[in-house]
Amino acid sequence: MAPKAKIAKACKAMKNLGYSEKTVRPVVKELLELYENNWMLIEEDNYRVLAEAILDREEQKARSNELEHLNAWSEDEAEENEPPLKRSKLSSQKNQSSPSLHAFKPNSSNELENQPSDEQKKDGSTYEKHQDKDVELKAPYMSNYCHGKGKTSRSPSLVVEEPAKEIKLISDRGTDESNSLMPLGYLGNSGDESGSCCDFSEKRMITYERENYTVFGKEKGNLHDDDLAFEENVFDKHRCEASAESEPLSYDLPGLEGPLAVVPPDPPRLLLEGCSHENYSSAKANCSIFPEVIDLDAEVLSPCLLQKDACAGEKSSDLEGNHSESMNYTQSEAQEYGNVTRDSLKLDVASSSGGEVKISLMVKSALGSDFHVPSLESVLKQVEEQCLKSYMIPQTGFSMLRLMKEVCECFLAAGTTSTYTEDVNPANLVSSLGISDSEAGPAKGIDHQLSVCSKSATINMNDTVRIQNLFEVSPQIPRFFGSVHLDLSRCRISLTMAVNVSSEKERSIMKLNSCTPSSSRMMIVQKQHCYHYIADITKGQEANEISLINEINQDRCPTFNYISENVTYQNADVRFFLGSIPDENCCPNCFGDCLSFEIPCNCAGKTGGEFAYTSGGLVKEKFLDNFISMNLKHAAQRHNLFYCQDCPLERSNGKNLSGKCNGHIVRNFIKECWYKCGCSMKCSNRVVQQGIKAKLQVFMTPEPKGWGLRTLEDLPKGAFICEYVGEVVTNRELFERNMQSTVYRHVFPVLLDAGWSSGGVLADEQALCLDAAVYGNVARFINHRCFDANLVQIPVEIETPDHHYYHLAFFTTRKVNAMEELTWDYGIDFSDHQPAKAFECYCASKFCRDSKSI
Ligand SMILES: C[S@@+](CC[C@H](N)C(=O)[O-])C[C@H]1O[C@@H](n2cnc3c(N)ncnc32)[C@H](O)[C@@H]1O
Repeated sequence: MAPKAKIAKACKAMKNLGYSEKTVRPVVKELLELYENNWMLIEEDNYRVLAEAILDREEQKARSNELEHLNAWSEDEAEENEPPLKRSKLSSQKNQSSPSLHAFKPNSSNELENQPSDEQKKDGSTYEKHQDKDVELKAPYMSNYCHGKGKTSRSPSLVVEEPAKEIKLISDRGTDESNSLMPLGYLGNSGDESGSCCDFSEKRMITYERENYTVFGKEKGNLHDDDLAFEENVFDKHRCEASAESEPLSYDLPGLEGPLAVVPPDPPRLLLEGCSHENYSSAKANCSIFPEVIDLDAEVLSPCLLQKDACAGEKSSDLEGNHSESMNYTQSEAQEYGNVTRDSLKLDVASSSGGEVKISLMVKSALGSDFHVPSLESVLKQVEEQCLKSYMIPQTGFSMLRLMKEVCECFLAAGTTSTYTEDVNPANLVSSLGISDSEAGPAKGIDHQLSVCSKSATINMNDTVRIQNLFEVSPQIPRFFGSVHLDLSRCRISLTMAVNVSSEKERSIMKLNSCTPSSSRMMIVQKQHCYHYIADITKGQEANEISLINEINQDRCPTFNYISENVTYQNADVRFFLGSIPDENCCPNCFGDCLSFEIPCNCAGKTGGEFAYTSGGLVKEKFLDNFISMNLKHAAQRHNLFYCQDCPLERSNGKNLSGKCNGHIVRNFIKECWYKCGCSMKCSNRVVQQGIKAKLQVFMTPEPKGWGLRTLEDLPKGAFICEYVGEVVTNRELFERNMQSTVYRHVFPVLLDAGWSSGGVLADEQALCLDAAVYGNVARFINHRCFDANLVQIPVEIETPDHHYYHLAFFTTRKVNAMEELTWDYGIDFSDHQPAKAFECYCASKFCRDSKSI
């Protein structure tokens, strides 16, 4: 491919992620230089490297803007406000490109920062080179320690108050869950050297922290790359020790400068941190820079609260004096938010090459001596109350767990949307998942699980224990891209609480209760999962696409030919002679909109002189209920049946070859003159003729029912879903087919039996059935449910009032929620008398008629 075409393709791919060509081109150019025109490296993994490079660049841009702003502040204001010692330091920093970058350097040299860590050296990724170009904008320290408006969030004096033993407690090591509970940059990939830009940053940070660790005389060997929390705290502690113990160190550690006195007591702190790992998606460092983070904050904790809190009480403890926002908030403002004063929020998003994605939210707190471990429920309740109070959220349906679930699902939706489609709106997706409607709980039919588990970890005297609250959003998520694919299919949020305990007494209590929080994290874990997906099984034959997905097992779409209208097989006689249609069944003279006539025309004769549909195309309740109760009666009491002498269905099944059959339902019909008939004896059921309008999806059911059909949107009662379409065959033909077939036919044949009641017993050549086994439409996937199915089958006249042949249409019996499986009652009695071979019923209805089924 010509380079131009390649560039155009890359731009197109990035457009899908929301990047304009203007943004993409220079990055492509840069990468081409870097890779010496090796396109393969750029194109790999669907332009992953390019996407990351763009993100990286955007981050840099945002950061430099931020830094400019901060520098301006530090020049204009900081000096005036700072004590002489600090002022002189700030003056000396003026020429540095980014004060915040140096905030955590162990000494004033740039050496460490500019030198890649061992990991980076091995890494060899684009980003190593890429970052080296703009090293001052890449420093991870900001992302980890400077929050809100670039604020350095850790006040040394704050940490000084923490006893050393607390610091150790934050280590995640020693528990089973260490990997899953790790902040995101640490997805158990310490041995993985193929990290990307953010990985790189993270490791730089770790390297740096190790340096600090060494500087302060601790054993490096005790630290692992994946022990961020531990290291951070160790680092904090030593920073603060340095600050507290040795004033001159503040020269070397400018970030540690700041008066010790103006620190609120025991403030729990939130750290906003962006870090990431390979396949990184949206790790962001600074909430003021990155809108995604702000958005998420807005959802979870409210940006204003975060930002204010992030700065609260730090006016004089500001480390660099270069974070202007922080100075806008006073202690009293901070107190406005109650006794929870936050320094920063830590939010990680990362994914591994194995397909795991984690988002973690960490809250740190220094605990008072009267602290007791609350139950997770009580915490959630309190947060809910707080949120309701603070943000005027309407009470209905609001819960923290729901909110977390929504974060989780939006994460999936946004990821799916941005990666694979241009036009799928996450909001739609979310709504199709049934979580954005007004109902309090998850929509019915969505397989959300909520499990709360308490993990009692082994407790060392210095360790933490976690209470973990998990829920999983199961993979009932419609897919928008095709074929067999690897994609995110599970999403799990865990809220983990681990508490630092300062006293022996508390620790003993914790031990007894098997729990001790020191930080809270919320994690979303997505696992990749192989599934089978077809975007449109109709191959364009229906107005809407109907997708098929199997996230349960390895079964693939059954082989059949999709048809949207019945086809007639060999002997089936469904020829219509207009002349044979009696006049009284039609209105040969009416034209225009029959529904507007004061006196309904003959077309409404069959439905008691009233049209069966509302003007919105729904079957009117009274008709619907009539059909429903008739079907119920049939299934329950076997009333209203027609008992044929020579039952084609039983014969087709190879049994009961003579004698009276077990009975078939006598059907009522909908004959409708639906808008503008002008029929001259060809009244049509236009609602049905217009075809499938609902958004449907074929899916593999988790029960042993095989495939099923579900709706992807909420449906009102009386809505037309689809026709049962298949081959119109005579009973004899069906019988012969069944005889020849060696395999069990999964598709239940439908007997078009209504004519029998009026015209007497038809010969095998005349009685008709619908067989959708080989040729059929989506209705062939609709499973059976005893009695309380959400669909009812109604025979509708379309071409002819000859009940020998009619169309079988499905309508909803009630409001159906998005993602609910659609079912109809096959009318099977599950006893041995059943004409067709009955299956073991897994309908799960409490009215299930199958005594064999549990
Ligand atoms: C019209 S097909 C429905 C689609 C079918 N599940 C499939 O995988 O193709 C009817 C067949 O589905 C299965 N089925 C339908 N409803 C069922 C139920 N409630 N319990 C168990 N199996 C069911 C039976 O095998 C039945 O013969």
